[in-house]
Amino acid sequence: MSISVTGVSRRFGNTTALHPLSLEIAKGEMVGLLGPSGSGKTTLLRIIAGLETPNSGSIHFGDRDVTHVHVRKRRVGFVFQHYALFRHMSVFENVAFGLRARPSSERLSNAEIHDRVHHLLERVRLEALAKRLPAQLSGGQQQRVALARALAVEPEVLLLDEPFGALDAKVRLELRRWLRHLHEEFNFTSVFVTHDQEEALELSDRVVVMSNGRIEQIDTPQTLYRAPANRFVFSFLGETNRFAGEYREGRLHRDQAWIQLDKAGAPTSEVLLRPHELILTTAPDARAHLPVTVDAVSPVGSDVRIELTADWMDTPWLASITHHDFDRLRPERGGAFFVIPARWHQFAPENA
Ligand SMILES: Nc1ncnc2c1ncn2[C@@H]1O[C@H](COP(=O)(O)OP(=O)(O)OP(=O)(O)O)[C@@H](O)[C@H]1O
Repeated sequence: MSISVTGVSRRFGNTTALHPLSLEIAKGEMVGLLGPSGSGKTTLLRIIAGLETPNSGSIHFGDRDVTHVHVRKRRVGFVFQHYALFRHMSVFENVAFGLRARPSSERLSNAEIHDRVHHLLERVRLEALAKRLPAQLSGGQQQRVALARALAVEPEVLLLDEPFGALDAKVRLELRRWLRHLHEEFNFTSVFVTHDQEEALELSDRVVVMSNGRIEQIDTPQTLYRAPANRFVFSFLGETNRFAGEYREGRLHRDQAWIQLDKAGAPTSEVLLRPHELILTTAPDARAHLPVTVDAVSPVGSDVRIELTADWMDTPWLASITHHDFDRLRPERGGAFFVIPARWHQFAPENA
């Protein structure tokens, strides 16, 4: 089921939660709504769900105009951050609930309900826990029940609001992979809200980046990361180092520090750099003169993260180098190095 959002806006008193915006979601697509707190993600999701009415615009599911259709008649499945499982019902009964609540003309037989619920519980690897009550499950298990319950009624659209927000990092990662698999198996169209960049980039076919009630960019994770539309998207999608200075003949200067920019490029007073785009060296070269001091070293994970300070910086920089380079350079707190930018990014001031 495709979803079309056309010219949708929403105000709450004096607050404009959504400026008029449009969005096309293809059948079977998984789309993440990503943005800082207050950017309008939940409002947009709730309008798609039918839990909130827009002040203008329309929502279509396929050819069907659902703008004024009640939430119960939209055939959407929901999963929210705070598992709304029925506490007095077993896992099995929670998943079966939507099937039993159907009007009698559409209701499945007990045997059919039994089969479907067991199939779903098997898919979420909770079959052994079918008789337990929600209170006897971990948070991650409860959220898997919530997903199974949402999928039991075979919704064409699944909407998720920060579904893994309350879980610890490792469980989140597991559930993400698992949601992706279910999505491929059941082929529903899904929209989920998150403020976690990694989650959005890992799960989504396309990501909608929002700020202040507007859509900043809609693209595949790869395009978003490689070709951000503006400074906001670039900064929001990952850690950012900033070099601000005065442009003179192809170079950006700040005190004794400078970066050589493309001579053919537009003059700018600011460039942004990702941590993995910084090369740490013991001597400057023709590309840059950026003396730095090591402030902290964290050799945890696949790369080594190094905090750098210098008088010419507004805020400390973060470099991310390979363990191989770390072993070669042996940077320690207080050590003096130079940074060479392998790449940098500049954005037009109107996008700042
Ligand atoms: N029921 C409401 N009454 C008044 N203002 C609201 C209401 N719901 C949302 N807002 C306002 O609308 C704006 C967008 O809120 P929304 O919840 O959609 O943002 P969000 O991006 O989902 O944020 P978060 O990540 O914090 O949930 C905010 O300024 C919020 O305060």
